[in-house]
Amino acid sequence: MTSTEFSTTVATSTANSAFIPAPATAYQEDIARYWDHEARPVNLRLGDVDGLYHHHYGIGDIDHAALGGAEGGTYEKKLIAELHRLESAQAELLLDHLGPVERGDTLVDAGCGRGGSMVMAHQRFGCRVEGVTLSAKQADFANQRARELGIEDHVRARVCNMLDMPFAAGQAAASWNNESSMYVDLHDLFAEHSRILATGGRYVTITGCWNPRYGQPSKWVSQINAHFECNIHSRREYLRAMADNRLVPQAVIDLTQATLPYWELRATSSLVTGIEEAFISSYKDGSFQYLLIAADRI
Ligand SMILES: C[S@@+](CC[C@H](N)C(=O)[O-])C[C@H]1O[C@@H](n2cnc3c(N)ncnc32)[C@H](O)[C@@H]1O
Ligand SMILES: CC(C)=CCC/C(C)=C/COP(=O)(O)OP(=O)(O)O
Ligand SMILES: [Mg+2]
Repeated sequence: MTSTEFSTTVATSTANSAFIPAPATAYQEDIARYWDHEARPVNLRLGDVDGLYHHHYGIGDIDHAALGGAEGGTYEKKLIAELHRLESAQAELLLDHLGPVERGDTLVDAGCGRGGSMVMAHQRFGCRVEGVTLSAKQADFANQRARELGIEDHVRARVCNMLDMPFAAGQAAASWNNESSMYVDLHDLFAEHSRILATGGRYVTITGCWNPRYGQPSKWVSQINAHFECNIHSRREYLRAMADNRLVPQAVIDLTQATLPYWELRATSSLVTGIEEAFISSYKDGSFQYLLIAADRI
């Protein structure tokens, strides 16, 4: 399926949705509207490469051999495939940190977007993957992809607030936020993950956070917040809120250097959105960091 083909199916499945809970706050209503209307080519054209639709950024070195020798339209096609490869590599790294996952386990993707990471998790572990997003369009998109892949009995997205998820205490073997924690209060978020995770379960986040060493959020960080209507937290806030909610970090990996090649390549593409300079400048001046944190629920 391509993104264009999807637009007709969305209308049908949205109309068939049984129940969509009202957003908990006016802010969440704005965020739901934002993602319901999002259709940036940088996300849809990358997703069209192999049907994994991501709303996160990439990590790793550029494969110059994969780009080299091509010209004009061919080059742009290869560049899009390369950006997509780096975004999928980011999701693979997150999955690497979920610990041992059994086929009978349930994983939870909090803020699942169009579901790319959920599909990858199911394909790797064979387990059930439950996702929540504020956006009915995104949930429908993710469920449509799951149906097309024949994995709808294992992969499901729901319209739901991640601060109040429809899962029993201890139900999840592991859970994650992939670039979705900057939309919520971290104490509320980690309290909810701690509730749904089994004791000994694993929580992983990949996120952008401002660096306390810089002092306060830089102008670049403020620009990113305004661009996405989000509220980026500091690294200190993540660690404090985890400690307060029985989440003990086992790995804290600074991915800032690893994500810069993605941004520098993206800045040369026809799919730029205007936010590239803010990411590149803030990663380079040290005011912003791209982090993976993996924590055990004790
Ligand atoms: C940048 S996208 C990330 C999507 C996905 N994790 C990925 O890697 O492709 C942010 C996501 O967070 C979701 N989100 C933001 N606030 C939320 C909330 N309170 N409850 C559920 N989802 C939320 C949005 O609906 C959106 O799907
Ligand atoms: C690291 C930080 C601060 C992330 C903020 C959350 C966010 C909007 C992620 C990317 O979404 P996207 O893939 O829809 O964005 P874009 O259109 O820029 O690719
Ligand atoms: Mg994107």
